[in-house]
Amino acid sequence: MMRSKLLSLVPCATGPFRTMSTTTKLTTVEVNDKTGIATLTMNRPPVNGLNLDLLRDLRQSIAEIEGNKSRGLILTSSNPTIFSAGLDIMEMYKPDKERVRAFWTALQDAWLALYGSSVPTAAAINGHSPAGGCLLATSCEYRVMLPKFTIGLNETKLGIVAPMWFMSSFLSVLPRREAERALNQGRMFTTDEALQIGLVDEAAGTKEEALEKCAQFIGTFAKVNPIARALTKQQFRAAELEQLESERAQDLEKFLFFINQPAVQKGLGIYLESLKKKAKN
Ligand SMILES: CC/C=C\CCC/C=C/C(=O)SCCNC(=O)CCNC(=O)[C@H](O)C(C)(C)COP(=O)(O)OP(=O)(O)OC[C@H]1O[C@@H](n2cnc3c(N)ncnc32)[C@H](O)[C@@H]1OP(=O)(O)O
Repeated sequence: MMRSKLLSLVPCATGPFRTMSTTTKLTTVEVNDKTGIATLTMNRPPVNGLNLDLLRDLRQSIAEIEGNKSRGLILTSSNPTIFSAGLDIMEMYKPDKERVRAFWTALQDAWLALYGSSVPTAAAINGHSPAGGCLLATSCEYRVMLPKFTIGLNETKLGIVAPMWFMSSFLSVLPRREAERALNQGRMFTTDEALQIGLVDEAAGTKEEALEKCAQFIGTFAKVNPIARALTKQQFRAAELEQLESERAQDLEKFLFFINQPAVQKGLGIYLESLKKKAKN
């Protein structure tokens, strides 16, 4: 079933391309009419915190890009210093019961859509990219990062545990030994360190250059049969996608149990307080 869904989404090898610019509340999709590549921009001030609404918009925009025959997807941010601050901690701190269920479900949906996307994907990381921001970037097939920012899965530093599918994205980029150590340490990598270890593929001086490098990566598939490419990508990613698909309900319950532990709530409260204090100074 996944196979036929994928085949119906495979981008056309030939034009004509549609020029398009669509804005949902928190994301914008712009398709370049020369290249046919869609740029998906996150725009949720102040830090692109991934809340319920942004996650739903992201998923909707990914579906739109797959449906409009774009040749590829570049994920970026409208904020000049932050790609995404990761999950909006306000969604997990003293949460409303129904909303937090919807929130985690929307995160699962967004990840399945991006990691499993049939079109080539690249992230132009134009700012800091901790935790959920790193999840988005590592769900893409290629990463270009601007200097002097940081990226990584820092969950253990917050006293929380990255779920298996966060690890899957990370492991699709880094060797297991490096990934395990970085996750256990909650390590944030500078752009230079990320480049050296292979967490990002290229560095760029400006956002425009990063977008151009992402477009060049997507251009490398120009002469590849799009159906063969999409099916090959899907085969590589099938095990991780199917694991979450088949364990969605358990994954949600695990998250709810974990997040509702008094010690976890206390830790999140302290972390939020430290962020707010830092913001004031
Ligand atoms: C079983 C599984 C259970 C659980 C799994 C959960 C997995 C979790 C994944 C996550 O993504 S958790 C989120 C992790 N994110 C972070 O740790 C990033 C925290 N933020 C920062 O480090 C910085 O804000 C920054 C992104 C580097 C940006 O720094 P800058 O100096 O530019 O901004 P400032 O720190 O002043 O922040 C402005 C404003 O935004 C609020 N903020 C920041 N990040 C978050 C966030 N992730 N969630 C909610 N709110 C956030 C910050 O408090 C400031 O608010 P204020 O203006 O009201 O004071």
